[in-house]
Amino acid sequence: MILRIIAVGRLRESYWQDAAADYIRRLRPYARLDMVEVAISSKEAATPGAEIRAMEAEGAAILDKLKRHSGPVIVLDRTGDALNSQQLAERLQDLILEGRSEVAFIIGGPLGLSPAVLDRADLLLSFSPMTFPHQLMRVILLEQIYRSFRIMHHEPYHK
Ligand SMILES: C[S@@+](CC[C@H](N)C(=O)[O-])C[C@H]1O[C@@H](n2cnc3c(N)ncnc32)[C@H](O)[C@@H]1O
Repeated sequence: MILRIIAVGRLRESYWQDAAADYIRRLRPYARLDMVEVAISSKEAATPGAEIRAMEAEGAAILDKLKRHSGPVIVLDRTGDALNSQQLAERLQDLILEGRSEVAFIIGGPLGLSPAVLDRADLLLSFSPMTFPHQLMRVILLEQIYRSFRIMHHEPYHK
């Protein structure tokens, strides 16, 4: 399966890079990971609507990356559906059994995601009602995907 993570912004600090690299390495036996980064849009200083225009530009760039994607799209959003780890593993397992070969996960940047991206979602996935910074969210997502594959393969992992 190809796991495509489309994220706004990059991992700037080395500790986030190290944490992400560790889960990407651990995922290697289970799936191919395609990490796609979209640049954070610079907003014109303090002009009315600047943040909305910047968020829409990021959204358009995300949708452009999805043109080459043929599977379901899971958008990370604080207000979405909450799944436990077992349920996420079951969703991914179901996609594999249905013969779906690609799944995309979308993570917004500091401005969040545009309505156009939220509308494109097959599933809005919440990790809690709290807001996490985008770099940490990427690491949490990688860990939960790794956990899902360990669950699917009935392999031991931390409880
Ligand atoms: C810093 S947050 C964006 C904050 C923005 N003000 C908003 O309310 O959407 C960056 C991205 O991380 C993801 N994210 C943050 N917290 C989340 C949560 N609890 N569940 C799911 N995704 C989350 C979302 O994709 C979000 O667009």
